[in-house]
Amino acid sequence: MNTPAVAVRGLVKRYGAIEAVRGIDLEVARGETFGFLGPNGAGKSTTINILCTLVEPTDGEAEVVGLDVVRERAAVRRRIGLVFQDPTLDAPMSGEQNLRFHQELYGVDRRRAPARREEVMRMVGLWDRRADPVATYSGGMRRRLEIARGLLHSPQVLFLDEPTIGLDPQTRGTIWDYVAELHRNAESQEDGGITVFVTTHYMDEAEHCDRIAIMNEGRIVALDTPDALKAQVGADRVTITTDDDEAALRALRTEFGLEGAVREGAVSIAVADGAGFVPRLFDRLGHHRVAIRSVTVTRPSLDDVFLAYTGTTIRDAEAGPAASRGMHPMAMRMRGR
Ligand SMILES: Nc1ncnc2c1ncn2[C@@H]1O[C@H](COP(=O)(O)OP(=O)(O)OP(=O)(O)O)[C@@H](O)[C@H]1O
Repeated sequence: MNTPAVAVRGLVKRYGAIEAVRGIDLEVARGETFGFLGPNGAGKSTTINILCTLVEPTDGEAEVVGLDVVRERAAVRRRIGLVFQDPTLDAPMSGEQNLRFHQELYGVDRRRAPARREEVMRMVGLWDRRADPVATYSGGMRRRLEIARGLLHSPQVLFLDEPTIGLDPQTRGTIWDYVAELHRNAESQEDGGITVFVTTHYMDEAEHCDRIAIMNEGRIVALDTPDALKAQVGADRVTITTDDDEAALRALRTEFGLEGAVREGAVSIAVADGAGFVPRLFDRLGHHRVAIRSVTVTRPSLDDVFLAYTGTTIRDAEAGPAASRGMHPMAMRMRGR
């Protein structure tokens, strides 16, 4: 049995009167791509900084690949890679020089160093540009170089704090392609492979994660796979256009005991499993001679999940607390815990 990539128990961090992290528990398996979401000030960066040994916890325990982040700090550092929000590349130096500098800093075996540089630069598609100064790189290329640098010493856990912030959608996609590739490689490895622990403000990106934790006001308020989280917040919505909406509503009531609603010329019904419901719907409405002209099934999105658990949309959360909406009942419940 592999030790988990990350194990956190009762973790607390206080800055004076501010309790940034209020007792969280968390376990991330080897090879997992784990997403960390939450509004500004939720405590995500503080948690990541503790895991990376950059900040000491006030209370509780945190281990990375079985090593204590306080007592075995140096050993943890050798096994992790970091890509943080603030760029730390040396712009006048070439891409490859930046990586060489990092290898010297970390005492990477000199004989293996050039081959490893080539390997990681090829992986992020920068080998052809290796001799150019970083100053000539685009924002996306710089981020890719930072990811390459984070991978240089073959870490077991890669921490990415908002790796795609400020990048255009296409470049964001490319960065996630690399993360997916790391994930695929991880699956074929005996020790479970590299674990990716990533924070993001983009809900579409959170979909790439095996599991997601949503943090709010220092606590983890939800933790599961994207699909399970979506299933928790609500039903699928099936919307049909028919040749007789009133007859459709009556049929829904008598056949399924469901109350539909007519909105914008279509009948809308909330059901647990939309895709499974559609064939039965066609069958039963056919019996009532109601013709269905079109059907759409909408599943709850991760935006809905975020709103349900934090009382704010991710966009409002980015704009600041003043823009927050009223608290959703589920968020109220979670807060009361
Ligand atoms: N060094 C520090 N000194 C004092 N307070 C701090 C410090 N670092 C963080 N905090 C406070 O702790 C709380 C959590 O901050 P943190 O940066 O962990 O949140 P976050 O979820 O990462 O937010 P963001 O999405 O904005 O990065 C905030 O209230 C913040 O002001």
